Amino acid sequence: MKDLTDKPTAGLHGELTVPGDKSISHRGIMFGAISHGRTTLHHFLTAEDCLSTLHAFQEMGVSIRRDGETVEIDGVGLNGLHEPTKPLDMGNSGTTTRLIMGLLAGQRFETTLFGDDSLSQRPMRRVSDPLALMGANICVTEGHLPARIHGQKLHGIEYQLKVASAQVKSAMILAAIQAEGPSILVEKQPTRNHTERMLNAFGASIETLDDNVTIKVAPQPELTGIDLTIPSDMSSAAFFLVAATLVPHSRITLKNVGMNETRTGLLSILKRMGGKVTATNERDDGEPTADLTVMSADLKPIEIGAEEIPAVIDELPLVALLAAKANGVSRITGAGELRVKETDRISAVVHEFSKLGIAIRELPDGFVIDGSKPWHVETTKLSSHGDHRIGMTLAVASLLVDEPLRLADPDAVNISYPTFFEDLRSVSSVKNYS
Ligand SMILES: O=C(O)C1=C[C@@H](OP(=O)(O)O)[C@@H](O)[C@H](O)C1
Ligand SMILES: C=C(OP(=O)(O)O)C(=O)O
Repeated sequence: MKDLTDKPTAGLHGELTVPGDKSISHRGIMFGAISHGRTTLHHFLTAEDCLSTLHAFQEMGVSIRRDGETVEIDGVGLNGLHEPTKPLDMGNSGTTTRLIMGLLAGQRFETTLFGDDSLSQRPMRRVSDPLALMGANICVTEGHLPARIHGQKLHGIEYQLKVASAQVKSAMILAAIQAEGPSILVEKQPTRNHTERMLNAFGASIETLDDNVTIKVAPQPELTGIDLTIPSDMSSAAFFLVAATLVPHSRITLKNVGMNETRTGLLSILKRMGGKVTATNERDDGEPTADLTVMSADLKPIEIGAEEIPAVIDELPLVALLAAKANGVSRITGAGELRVKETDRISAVVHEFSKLGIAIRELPDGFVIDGSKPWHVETTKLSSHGDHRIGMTLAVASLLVDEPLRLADPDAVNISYPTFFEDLRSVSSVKNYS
């Protein structure tokens, strides 16, 4: 149980570099491992999810050394992974599991994947079914982990994805680069494109057509290691973008945040709601980055539908918090995917926000929130539900009420942001800022 008793008296202030991007850190390890030569990752995210990926590739015989946030990988090439001597532990990480399934589907050995209780409840047929159409042989347990992957020769495919999911798309791409013949994948909606961009930087040939949903993958690329500085994670910066917007008299600058347009849905939403965020020092080192300065603002309510969801999927609990302070009724729909994350994030948000007396109503695929109604704390004991993003969203919410709150299962933040509470404290405690 953690006390959420820090209440900023004069707003949130300061400058912060949040940790490296989680999606890019996972992929940096994976693509470095299957390339030839050395890959060096700087500003790697040393959180539990990415360490699950790092350890899995060590188990498959790849030499990976980590010194703080710098990781060196001696790649073994697309055919150089070794059969692990024991089942691979995916921990809590959906990204590790689904991308590894696509990669190991085409290897010459057998692997078993397992995960923690939360991961073991998340759907895996969304990956194993389309991979089977390429010749993969993956046995999942009633649609879930544990999974047994019997590596096979794969063939190229033309396939329309059934879910808007970068994890499913990435699994298919990792299978497609090992296949005989080219593949064409068509997404329902554009989702984060780090796999495509990064694999091309390693030497692959993956083309996204102008419609932004058709992806052509050439097979059997010669991948070569790279030196990569990972941008700060927009999904981690998001907690501070929202906290500084909502806590009066705040001004925070977040340095070197990843600005890939498939990830910046929160910035568009904040802008429409009347938020004050400015981007400076914009650069592009493979992925676009910028420094973001955010100031407190009064917010208008918002309507968000399915087409906007992929670019803000992990930030939706925070969007609900913004809506809970906007001056009217907001409606978020088309977000059913939230029900199959680390927790059912729709139900967890509704449950926890109701403890704070927030006027929130659950929809099958989202929420309706009336931010014009004052909050009144009914229960001071909150819970992360073991979900990092729910825990951090509640810690931000705690800054907005006078009552001292407590958070059960606070260690969940270690999944994506181990220094979250220290960073929040560092911007809360700076006084007399001008
Ligand atoms: O590909 C990725 O790195 C991720 C994709 C998203 O999941 P889905 O593909 O299931 O939407 C996201 O929620 C997750 O945090 C990371
Ligand atoms: C859903 C998430 O991650 P994953 O699917 O990799 O567990 C997340 O980080 O919010």
